[in-house]
Amino acid sequence: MVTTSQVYRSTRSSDKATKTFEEAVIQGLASDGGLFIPPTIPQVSHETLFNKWSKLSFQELAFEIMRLYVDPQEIPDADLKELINRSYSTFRSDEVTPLVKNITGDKENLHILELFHGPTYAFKDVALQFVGNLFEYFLQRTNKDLPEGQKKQITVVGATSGDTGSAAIYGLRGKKDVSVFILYPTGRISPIQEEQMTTVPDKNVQTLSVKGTFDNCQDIVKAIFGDKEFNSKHNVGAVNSINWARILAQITYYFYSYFKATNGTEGRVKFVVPSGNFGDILAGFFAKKMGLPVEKLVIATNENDILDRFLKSGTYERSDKVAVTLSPAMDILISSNFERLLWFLARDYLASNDDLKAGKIVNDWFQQLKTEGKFQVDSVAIKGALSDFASERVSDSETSATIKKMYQESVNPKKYVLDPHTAVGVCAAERLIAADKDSSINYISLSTAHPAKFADAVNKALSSFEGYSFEKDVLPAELKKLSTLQKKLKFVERPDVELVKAAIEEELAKMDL
Ligand SMILES: Cc1ncc(COP(=O)(O)O)c(C=O)c1O
Ligand SMILES: N[C@@H](CCOP(=O)(O)O)C(=O)O
Repeated sequence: MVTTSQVYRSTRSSDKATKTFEEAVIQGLASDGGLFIPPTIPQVSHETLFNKWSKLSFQELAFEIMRLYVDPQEIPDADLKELINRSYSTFRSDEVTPLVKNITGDKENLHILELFHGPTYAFKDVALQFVGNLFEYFLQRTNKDLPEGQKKQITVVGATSGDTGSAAIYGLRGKKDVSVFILYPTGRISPIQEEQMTTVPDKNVQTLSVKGTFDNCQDIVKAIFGDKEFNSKHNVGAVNSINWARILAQITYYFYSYFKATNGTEGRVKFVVPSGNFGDILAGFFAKKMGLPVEKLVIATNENDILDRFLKSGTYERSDKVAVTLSPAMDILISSNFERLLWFLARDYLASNDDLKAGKIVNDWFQQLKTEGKFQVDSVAIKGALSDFASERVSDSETSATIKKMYQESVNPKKYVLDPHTAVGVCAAERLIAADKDSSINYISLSTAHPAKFADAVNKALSSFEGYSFEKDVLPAELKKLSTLQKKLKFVERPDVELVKAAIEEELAKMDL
């Protein structure tokens, strides 16, 4: 029988109706502009956690977690296992997301969770390898008995500040009946990120370089989802973390790394997560609410600090201008996924546990954000948020200093090179370590990208060290060869939804899928 954690509803809906997992994944964004959430978070007992789950491989753990959120009638056990195993067979590490323990020796308990061992060297692969296979699975099933010409095709439209784009492209390249359009802000992603996206020759892939910011691209994607005519003509699909399947697939590594850090027993753990769109840390929130005894989830932001300001003031307020930082994938004004957390805060603290009332509250907040550029959340809900979260804001100079410090002081392994996003997290973790002064706490800092993707920031911090060589010590051969390949991209001269729609239709016609 389907459980209440296996059905989905929109964060903005006051309607009783729910969706299946497949509907939530294929639709991506709800028609009222909200995001899909499972209103009930499944609970895992202490006994299951520490006597069973702590002994599982990454893939086995992923299965146990996903099973709780996906009705077996929708995806039977054998199929789900096959999807998971296939998705993680492309990773360079058998552990999928290995934990580098005690990077600075055993006095700090600082552990780095390396999430970048997938095909595009970023944490997004953990979810997008799975999401790509999931789209294919659902489409094959839908299309099985349909004649050619009537088969359903999905047009994936995504926005990227650098990493989602290539991970989505690598997750979906060559897949039948799916085309992929990725919008990125011209000149605001690193050269390697651009090469990763634009050198994929598959005919179902097209990048759109948009003159504007990441938020412009994200707004255009949301507007396209809200365009009923375009959407029903092209079946628009989402690969951004607005798609619930992205969050689902990321929950696994919170459990997996917790067990690695504590050797499978219950221990004191704080996770520190470099945050932008709030997708990664939201997966940690689900893990915590499922029963993983995490002490705190620490949001680490760069100078684009809407999340840090919110936790400190209770006001969710869009800044006027995005700051260009050394951690560009987090140069985001509005954290789209934060809406999911707001729904749980509204439901648990302001709506007496009523799902429908929570939808109304969230809807009102987002209408206010649209008209007034901000909204205020009651202090009871903020107090609730602070029982799970803390936040730290990290400047560019601190990011650079942290890359240097880790290179000089890491002992296990020595000369460890951080990417600038990971450095934002590590800087925040070191602040906590200094403030807590408590050697019983484990700090797991999420490493969200390989340093080779951000040559400028890494070289700026490390080029003065004798013997340091980016080419020799940092850059994998696989990424080195990208610069020799032919690029395929289309410029969009203004961040304008009509221009983007026209570009998509023009390219779709050429793809002839
Ligand atoms: C390298 C890197 N680190 C951190 C983040 C922030 O993650 P999230 O947007 O899930 O908060 C991103 C972008 O999403 C990223 O690409
Ligand atoms: N930092 C991201 C921005 C998009 O975030 P998403 O997690 O919602 O896809 C990127 O690298 O593209």
